[in-house]
Formats: sequence, structure tokens, C-alpha cells
Amino acid sequence: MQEPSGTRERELGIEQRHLDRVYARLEEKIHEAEFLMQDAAKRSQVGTPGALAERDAQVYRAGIHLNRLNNEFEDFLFGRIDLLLGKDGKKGPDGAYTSVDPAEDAVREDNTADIAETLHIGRIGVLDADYSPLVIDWRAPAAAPFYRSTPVDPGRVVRRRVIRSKGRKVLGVEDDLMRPELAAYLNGEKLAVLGDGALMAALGQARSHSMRDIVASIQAEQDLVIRAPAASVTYVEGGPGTGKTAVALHRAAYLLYQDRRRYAGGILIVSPTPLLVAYTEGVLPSLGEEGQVAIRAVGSLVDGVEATLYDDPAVARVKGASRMLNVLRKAARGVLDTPASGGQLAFDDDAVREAGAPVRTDLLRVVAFGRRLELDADDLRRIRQIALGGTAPVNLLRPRARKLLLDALWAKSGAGARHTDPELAAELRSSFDDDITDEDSFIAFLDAWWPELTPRKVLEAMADERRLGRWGRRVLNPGEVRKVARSLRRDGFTVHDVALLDELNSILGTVARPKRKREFDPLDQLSGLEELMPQREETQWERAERLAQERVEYAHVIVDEAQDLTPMQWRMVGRRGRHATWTVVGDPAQSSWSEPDDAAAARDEALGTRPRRRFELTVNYRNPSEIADLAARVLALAMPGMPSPKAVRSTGLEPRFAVVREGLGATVRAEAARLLEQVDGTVGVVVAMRRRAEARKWLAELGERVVALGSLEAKGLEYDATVVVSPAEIADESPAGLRVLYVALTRATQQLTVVSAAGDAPDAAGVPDLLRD
Ligand SMILES: Nc1ncnc2c1ncn2[C@@H]1O[C@H](COP(=O)(O)OP(=O)(O)OP(=O)(O)O)[C@@H](O)[C@H]1O
Repeated sequence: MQEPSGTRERELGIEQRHLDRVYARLEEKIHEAEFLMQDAAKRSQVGTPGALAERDAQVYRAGIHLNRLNNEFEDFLFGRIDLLLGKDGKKGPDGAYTSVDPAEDAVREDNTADIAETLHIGRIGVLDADYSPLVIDWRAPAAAPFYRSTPVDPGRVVRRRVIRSKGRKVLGVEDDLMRPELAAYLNGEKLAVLGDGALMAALGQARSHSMRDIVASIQAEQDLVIRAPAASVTYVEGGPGTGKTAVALHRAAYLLYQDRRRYAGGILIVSPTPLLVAYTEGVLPSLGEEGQVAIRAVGSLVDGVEATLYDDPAVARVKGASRMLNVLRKAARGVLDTPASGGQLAFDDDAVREAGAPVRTDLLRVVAFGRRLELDADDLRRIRQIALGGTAPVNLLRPRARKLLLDALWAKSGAGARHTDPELAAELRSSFDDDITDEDSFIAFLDAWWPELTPRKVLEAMADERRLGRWGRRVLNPGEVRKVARSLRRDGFTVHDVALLDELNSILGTVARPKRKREFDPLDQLSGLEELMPQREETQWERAERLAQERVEYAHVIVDEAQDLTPMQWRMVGRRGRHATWTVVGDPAQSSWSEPDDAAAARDEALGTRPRRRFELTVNYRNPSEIADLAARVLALAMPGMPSPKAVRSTGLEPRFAVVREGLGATVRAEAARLLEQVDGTVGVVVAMRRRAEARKWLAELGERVVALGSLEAKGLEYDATVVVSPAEIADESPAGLRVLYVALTRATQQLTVVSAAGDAPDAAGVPDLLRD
């Protein structure tokens, strides 16, 4: 758009002056906060409990203030809206008019109008000394029109402006006119319009290894999701690149802003891979939020385990299926009385070994009332089976088993029959029990015969094919038993093992132990304390970690890439949000899980009967149309009839097709090097899972801008350019292979190269069979 000369300088000058005012005000606030901190420190010398509490409250508030200001001093003012007069002329607490619709006489008959209100939008709200809004927090209701307004439904917005700044300097502005038909005036001057809109500018930027926030260019359909009321379940579907992950993260920040106290219970974001966690980790701090939000990979949801290994698709398919629940239940009960292949029952347990000589678990011998009493293997088996009856968690049954042992010994002693007086008999019985339970040998026997089970121990026991065969009878076929048992004999847990561990944890139950008393912290007396001020010994991060460890359930759970959760993973995630509200985002077309109906049933169970609000995102902001069109061919094969999201931009660069000539590695390296020359940011090379290690070697010398990824690891990530290696290999890797290939093909923001190997049957132009029109 051609703009009159001098307009740009004038408009930048206006925004610069506003930014200067904001900084001046922020500096005042920082001084105020520092003064409060010093004052509070002085009062601490007084030392009475009242003064202590008062000091803590003040330091706490000032600390939060300082923390936020320091965090967000950079680049926090990014938007502006110029609005028509509102319908009712009422103002909200942030000093802005509340009405969404313009007053009837806001536009004159000759289609001219005056701007009645100008609002600047930023990462946090700043009020001037007279309480007029200098900056509106992006999450405040008054900022919603900045995101919601479109030319079709403009509301009061005439012009939306995105401001780019670095430090204290305004660098540029990009305007969108929401009512292009109007001649609007601001302070008697015609409203100026600069640039072609901020969205396109943001989309064209080079990508790094960290995701950026989209706070300045959230689109209307995304804003509806971000600000959706938190009740029940918010369910969002959208194709690749429609901003689902970005929306999920901004929603977490919005919910905290909107009701911090409610979400002090924590927000959990479940992400499919550690790579995606690392990629998205910086977004919330950039929005001024950290501490209450835990972003965890689905393989790291159980404390103390960080699984990064993947099972073969055939094994993953069994471990993730809901039928595993039956196997685990049987294993948890059967592990105590199903001999392992080697014949032994007890575990190779440290506690047992430390006790000295191995303890026999097929014979209990005690002395009571001067008599030797014995329970043999048959007695013990019978008692164990009675104890295991019902469905109570196995670890909570030990007292019952102990009581049954004593009953059996008492019966053998015959002492009960000799005394008819019930009171005397009870007294005798009690001293009989004391006699036995004081004996070291009895305690050692009980520890060996009914050890406290841990999920790890049960999973280890399942690595024994014979035992697993027994527990999986009629659920797993012999081939499945063999493969699963073999996979459990490997070192380290796989991503799918983690859900099994969590399930076992809930099946086994945890024996209550006395809690370690936490040191008295005067700040705990203050309600709503969630953030920590800078100068305390425990940092905000440490406190967040501690809270996360103490926390089992969350107030809100956000599931990203929800289409990938297996039924067993849904059960694990569900346990963390039994009383939570939920945001679930996903795309069925990108699912790497082969049995969607099984997963849908488990998801519905995890989410319970809570009502769902469904949203759909329809615009692809990541891929240029040239790449999106190619990916759509695979979508048509993977999910016939499923619509592709609409790409908003085009680069004129068609995907490139390369055919292997001198070895796969050499070709891939050459193609990656070529792309590194052409883009400023990152290059991702996506290969079948089994080629991961090999691919890393191919690319070893190309530097940090290029990354090798297994097909399942590419989930959610994006790069300036990608090389997809052998579509046929990726597609043949698993029953969901075509959908995994669709994911791989939709990772690039600028350029895509597809390398075909022999199995891809490329045509003369190098286009593999799977990608032909
Ligand atoms: N409103 C927006 N303004 C600027 N960039 C945006 C906007 N919405 C999305 N994007 C960008 O588009 C890209 C894709 O977003 P995101 O990764 O959230 O999509 P997704 O739906 O989760 O994709 P996938 O399903 O493929 O993982 C990101 O680079 C994101 O920053």
C-alpha cells in the first residue's frame, strides 16, 4: 500500500512517545517496589510475630511486582486499537469502555466517524498515576477486540495496529483496517494506515529451536479458544499448523490471569515428546507466566522416570491398548504367588538379602507358648489366596495377610479350644500374637513372603515370558506375550512403559508413611501465595518444582497432540485431572495410534461426563500452500474425505524431489546442506524411526541449525526447511504410517525436499509413488 510521505515517521513518533511514557511509569513503579522491599526489610528488625507477618506480606507483594516488571520489561507493548464510541458509555475496572458494539450515532450518515478511544495492548497492564490505562493486559476483556475484530465483524474497532519494538525503541508498525469503508478521524486528523498487516510479517520469519509466542497476532478463531470459559472440557481440533499448540499455551496464560486463585492448584500441559516440551518451554515465561504451569512429556509423567525409548510399533500397540489393564491387574496380584521360570517366588530384593541368609517363603516356623508351630507350602498358598481375594490394592493387604497367618497359627496351636471363657481366650490370643510378631524370624518371613510391591518390580516380573503368559491368558496371544516380555527385558523404560508403571501404581496402592514435617514458613499463612519473591532462599523455580512434586492432581489439564494418546496413557493423564477442567487439542489426521476407537473410549472415560465445548481451527499458518498441497495428497490416502486446513500464504517455491544416487546418507547430507544455504533458520531431517542414529551421523558436521528426527519425534515441531527421507519407509513403519508421513510432510515453514529411496518407486521427476497426484 502506498502511504503519504512523512506518515510513517509521524506514526512511529506517536508510538515512540507513548512507549516513553510507559517506560517512565514503569520506572516509577520499580522504584516504588524497591522502596517497599527496603521498608519491609527495616521492619523485620522489630521482630514481633505481627510485624513479621506484615513484613512478609509486603515483601511478597513487592517481590512479585519487581519480578514481573523485570521479566517483562522487554518488548511488552505490542498492540493498539482505535475504537468507535461504545453503546452505553460504561467503563470497566481497567478504565476502558466495556461495550463491544458501537453506539448508534458513532458513524455519521456520510460514513465519517471519530475515534473515541485508543487502547494500547501489552503483556501486562500498566495504569498511569491518574489510573487511566497506559497499557491493557492482553488477557483483559478490554483487549479482546484486538484479537476478535475482523472486517466481517469489526465491532468498535476501526484500526488494529501491531507495534514492533526493541528495548525502548519502536521499530515499526503494521496496521489492519477493520472498517475500510469509513473515513475515521482521530483528534481531527484522518486515521493513517501503514504496512500490510502483522500476521504475514510474523509467519515469514525464520524459525529457531524455540517456539515464539503469538500474542501480537492471535487470530479471531484462535482467540475464541484461548478465552473460552474454563468450565468442563474445551475440545479443539485443527489440522497441522493451525496454531493448536500456540493456542494451548496462550490459554494456560489466560486462565491464570483470569482466575489465579483457582489455578493455584496448577495447570498441567501434556506434550507428546521431550523435544516438543523443550521447543515450547519458553512461551509461557515470555507471557509472564511460569511456576504454576508444568509442561511434561507423556513419557515423564511419573516422577523419577524420563522415558525416551520407543517400542516397536507392534509392541507399542499391545502396551498401549486398554486390554493391558486386565494383564496388569492379574500381574499385580499374581506376582506374589506365580513362581518365576527359575522357580523362586520372592524377589531379588535388597531388603531380603540384607537380612542375611535367604528366607524361605514356602515354610513358616515359629515358637509360641513354648511350642513349635508350622505352616507349610499348601497352608501358605491357601492363606495368600484368601488374602488376595477382592479388589483392594495389593500393598494394602499385607495387614490382612498377617492377620490370616496368625489365625492359622492360633488354630494349629489348639489353644483356642482349651479356653471357653471368651475374655480369657481373647487375652491369650493377644499375648500369642505378641509372642509371634516380636520374633525376628516372623518379620523376616513376612517381608519375604509379602513384600511391598513397587510398579517397577511388577513390570520386571512381567519380563518373564512364562509368568506373563499366565497373566495374559486369553488377552494376549503367544506372539504378543513373547514380544512384550522381550521388550521388558531391555534396559530402561519406553514411553509406553510409563503408563503401565502409573497404572500399576494405582493398582498396587501406596503404603502410608509418616510425612516429613516441612519447616514452618510464615508465607504459607498468606492465602493465594503462588509466586515467590526474588530474595528468598527458595527460588520461584525451586518452589514450583517442590509444588509439582507434592502435587498429584491439577486444577486444569491441557493435552496437546491428544490424538496420539493411547488408552493406557489416557488413563494415566486422567488420574492427574480427576477434578480438573480440561483443554484437549488434537488432529485425528496426525494420529500415530492405530486403534482410534479404543483411544476415544479411554479418552471419554478420562474426561468423564463433563460437557464438551468443541472448536475447530481451520487455517494453516505454518506451511506455504505449495507444501500444504503436497501433504494433502497423503491426507487423502490416510483419511479419505478429511478436509485440509487452508494455507494463508504462498512462497512460489515448489517442493523439491531428490533421488538417491550415491548412497542415501550422501544424498540426504547434500540436500540438507543445500537447504542450509537457502534459509536463515533451522532445517529438520525426518527419517523412519529405525534410521535415527544413522541419520545423526549423516548430518554430524553440518552444525546446530540442522536436526535429525525420527518420524515420531517430529510431532509438533517446525523448521524453516525439512528433508523428508523415504516416504515409503515412514508409511510402512506402522499401521498408522500414512498419518505419521502426513505429520512429517507438514513441518516446514518455507521449503521441503523429499528424498526417495528405491522402495519409493520415484517417477522420472523423482516424485515418489505415494506423493503422486
Ligand atoms: N496467530 C498467529 N500469528 C502468528 N503465528 C501463528 C499464529 N498462529 C499460529 N502461528 C504459527 O504457526 C505455526 C504453527 O503453530 P502450532 O505449532 O501451534 O500449530 P499446531 O496446530 O499445533 O500444528 P501441528 O498440529 O502440526 O503440531 C507456529 O509457528 C505458530 O507460531
